[in-house]
Parts: sequence; C-alpha cells; structure tokens
Amino acid sequence: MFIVTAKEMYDIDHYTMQTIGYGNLLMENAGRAVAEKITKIISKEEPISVFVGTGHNGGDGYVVARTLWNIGYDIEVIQVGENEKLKPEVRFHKQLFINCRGTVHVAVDDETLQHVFTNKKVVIDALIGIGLTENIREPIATAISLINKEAEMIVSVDIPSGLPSDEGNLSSIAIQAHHTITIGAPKMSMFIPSTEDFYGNWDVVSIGHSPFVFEKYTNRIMITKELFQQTMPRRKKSAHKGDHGRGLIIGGCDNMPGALAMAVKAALKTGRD
Ligand SMILES: NC(=O)C1=CN([C@@H]2O[C@H](COP(=O)(O)OP(=O)(O)OC[C@H]3O[C@@H](n4cnc5c(N)ncnc54)[C@H](OP(=O)(O)O)[C@@H]3O)[C@@H](O)[C@H]2O)[C@@H](O)CC1
Ligand SMILES: [K+]
Repeated sequence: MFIVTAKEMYDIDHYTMQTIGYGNLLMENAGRAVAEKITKIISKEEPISVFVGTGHNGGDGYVVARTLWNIGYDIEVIQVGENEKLKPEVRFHKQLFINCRGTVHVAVDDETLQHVFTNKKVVIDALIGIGLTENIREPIATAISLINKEAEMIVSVDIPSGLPSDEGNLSSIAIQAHHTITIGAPKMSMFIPSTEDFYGNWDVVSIGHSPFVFEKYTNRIMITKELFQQTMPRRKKSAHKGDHGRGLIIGGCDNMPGALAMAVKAALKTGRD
C-alpha cells in the first residue's frame, strides 16, 4: 500500500480524472466506498448528521449522505459555509441529495451553527480533507469544537478535519475521530506521533486509482506483514539450519546493547545460523 502527501494525492486524482478520464466518477466512487464502510460501523437505527464543507471533501460528504439516505438511514446534512462558495462538483452532489428528498441545513456563521447543533450524537465529518490551509477559521472552528464536545461517534471522511495531511503539527484545532475512512491511500500524518491519534481506527477505501498512477507520483510504501513475508526466502521443509547462509551482526556499545540483542534475536527467530 502506498503512503501519500497531499500534493501527491492531488496529482494522482488529477491524472486519474483528466488523463485516464474518470472525471466526476471519482467523487461518486469515493463517497460510495466510504458509505459502504460506514454501514459496517453505524446501524440504521442511529440518526446521523453529516457535516460538510464547501470543498471537495464536502462533496464526498454529500455522496455519502445520499448513498446512506437511499438505503434507509436517518440522515441530515449540515453544510458549514455559504452556497456561493460550493465548488461545482459539490453543488452537483448537493442537488442530487436534495432531489432524493434529503434535508440540508446551511450554517454560515458560528451563531447559526450553535442554533442547529442540538443532539448530534453520531457525526460524519466531511468539513475539510487534504485541502487545509493555515489555521482553522470560523465557522469551521466552532463546528469542530462542538462536534468534539457533543458527538459520541465521529467518522471522518479522508482525514479528520483540521489535521495536516503531511508531516507537521496541528495548527489549531482538529476533529478527534473514532474512525477515519481515508480515500485512495493512507496519508503521511497517519504515521506521525503528534497527529496519528486524531484518526482513531482507520481504514483505506479504493476508488478506482490504478497502481501505476501511484507509482508515477510516489515511491513511499507501507510495509505490511504480507509484504514483509514476500521478501523472505522460501525454505525447503527438509532444510538444515546451515543451508541458508550465515548471519554476522556487528554493533553494540557497552551501556546500550538493546539494538544488537534485538537484531540477534530476530536473526535467530527467522532461522539464521
Ligand atoms: N474530485 C476530486 O478532486 C476528488 C477529491 N476528493 C476529496 O476532496 C478532498 C480535497 O478537496 P479540496 O481540494 O476541495 O479541499 P478540501 O479538503 O475540501 O478543503 C477545502 C475546503 O476547506 C476549507 N478550508 C481550508 N482550510 C481552511 C481553514 N484553515 N479554515 C477554515 N476552512 C478551511 C476551504 O474553505 P475556503 O478556504 O474556500 O474558505 C474549503 O471549503 C479530499 O480530501 C477528498 O476528500 C475525493 O473525493 C477524490 C476526488
Ligand atoms: K474530513
């Protein structure tokens, strides 16, 4: 599995949409794949509030809302930001949701937000994804702090809103998610000590990117157990411990022998002589 920065993900999305030709399909794929995962986490009995921003992360949120609504979930959307700021693809998906008789509340400032924010126990967070810039502004800041304070279950779409995608510290405030369903590939900040805890349990959904496009734009891969196992030489059942070479470990220091001891232990465990 590849690990990406925000810039790499934008390049990968752009190539997939423009050169391969997915166009608007990519966002539909993303929202549907995220919704599918959500059905495994949240039951139809729970009323769900989907918080959407005006960027493409919000567009994913509208697709998630429509997909869940059409299979019988109790869904409402709270759009944080003016209609005029909606990106065209987001506007399109908002209209589809409304055409399916979905409900949207629009909150353009922190006062309206406080007003609509009652009893939001289960929240899907699609306020901001990888497009975060500088410190969080109002009314998104109020939305994030109300969600963190009130919600008992928060599922973030792509990344918890307010969190940087790459290396770097939290600038002001971010969603503290219970689950994050990330789109296409894990983001760098999932592996950085100061930001990884915000993700909660995370999962990756595949939305139609081809592996060669990832290879074109990134060379960072996640070493999974399966991948590591593939790098191990195959041993015959009848092999003798001397059949597969010998290992020599050089290192250590008087008062810090830990790394050396661990290397020796690992070598013995993996069958070195
Ligand atoms: N078709 C596609 O491209 C696909 C994209 N995909 C999805 O799109 C996401 C990337 O979308 P994106 O580039 O539109 O950025 P996004 O994360 O929505 O953020 C922009 C919004 O955040 C706001 N905002 C930013 N900083 C802020 C701050 N400090 N404080 C407050 N507000 C702030 C900003 O507000 P503005 O600056 O305009 O006022 C704007 O509303 C990606 O994560 C994935 O989920 C997938 O579906 C695959 C297909
Ligand atoms: K988000």
